[in-house]
Parts: sequence; C-alpha cells; structure tokens
Amino acid sequence: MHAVEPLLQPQPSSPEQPAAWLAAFERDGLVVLPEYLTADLCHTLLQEVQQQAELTPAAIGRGQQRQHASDIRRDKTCWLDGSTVAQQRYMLELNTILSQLNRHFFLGLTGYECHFAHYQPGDFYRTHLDAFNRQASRQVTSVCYLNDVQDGGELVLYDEQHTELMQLPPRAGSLILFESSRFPHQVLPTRQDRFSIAGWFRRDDVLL
Ligand SMILES: O=C(O)CCC(=O)C(=O)O
Ligand SMILES: [Fe+2]
Repeated sequence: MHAVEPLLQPQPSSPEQPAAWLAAFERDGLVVLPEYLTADLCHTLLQEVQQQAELTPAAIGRGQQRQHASDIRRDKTCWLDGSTVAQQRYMLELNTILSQLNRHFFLGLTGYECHFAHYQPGDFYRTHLDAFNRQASRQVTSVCYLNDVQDGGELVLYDEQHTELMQLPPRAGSLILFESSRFPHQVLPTRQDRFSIAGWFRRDDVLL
C-alpha cells in the first residue's frame, strides 16, 4: 500500500474560508489539511515538545482499566496547558475549528483537550478506536504533525469494515481531523523521532 496524496490543497487557517474542509468532512468524516500551521508556529511547538521534561509513557483505557501497555502503544505524552504563547495560539485555532464544527454539524461540542506526543525510533500505536460509540465524549480526533518523518511512522486509517483507506506520512504543520468512533487507525513503527499534537473535541454533558 502506498501513501495517498493529501485530500485538499493547503488552506489558510482563517475562519473566513471554512467551506472546502467542512464539505470534505461532511462527505467523508475525515479531512487532511496540509500546511495547516504556519511554519513559525509549527517550529515553536516542535521546540517546546523537544524541551519538555515531563513526557511520560502514554496509558490506555480509563479509570480502573487504565494501564500502560507497551505492546499496544509506545508514545510518550504531555498535556498542553496553555502556559506558552504558542500553545495558546494552537488552542485558539483548534477552538475556532470547534465553533465551525458546532455551527455546521450541530455537534454540541463542549471542549477540546490535546497532548504532545513523542514517538521515538521503534515506537508505534497498534490499531484502535479513540471512542467506542457515537455517544462517547470524544467526538472528533485531531492530529497535527510537528515534523516531517521520512522513514516509517505513517498514520494508517481504516473504514468501518477495516478496509485500509490511507497511509499518511507525518508532514510538519499538517492537520488531520476524523470522527473518533468511526475510523480504526494505527501508527506504524517509526524509524525517526516523530512529534505531534493529538487532540479530541469532546461533548460532555454540562449541568446548567
Ligand atoms: O499520531 C497519530 O498519527 C495518531 C495518534 C493516535 O492515534 C492517538 O493518540 O490516539
Ligand atoms: Fe488514536
């Protein structure tokens, strides 16, 4: 299976021109936005994750089922806390996307959470779903790549019948969005350091 071409041409991340990606997302439930981040912002976020001392082995499952499972995933992660200008800018951009998703699809999204992820050579994340049904709090997944990976580390997406849809080699600044409960996916073993920000648009019941 060879890598597919990006689905859309580069787009400015301004909220004034949302139409093309929203139409693609509506049709396919996923969309790839190459060069979504400016080179500047991408570079600063990359430096921040490279300097992070707090990256810890990622866990799987929630609550009592939560466990480290190095046979399933090997990345190290750290939640963005908005403590730098670059992180604030990133979260602002993604919150603009949240508003657009709500306005166009009435998703009722209530928040966005995201973490830096570092896959070192040999690291991978086996096939999984980010949410187990449409009622789960994680509704839409975002992955934004902070560096080019030339050797391994592709994101592979499957449809609901587990037919492979695409292999996406990480490219600095590109963003992918997909419905969290719909697309099984995996990260193939990387042979280079691979840095990204993975995030989830959530719909949580809010007590009014
Ligand atoms: O980094 C990627 O391409 C995907 C990561 C992922 O699937 C996850 O963190 O749930
Ligand atoms: Fe995932």
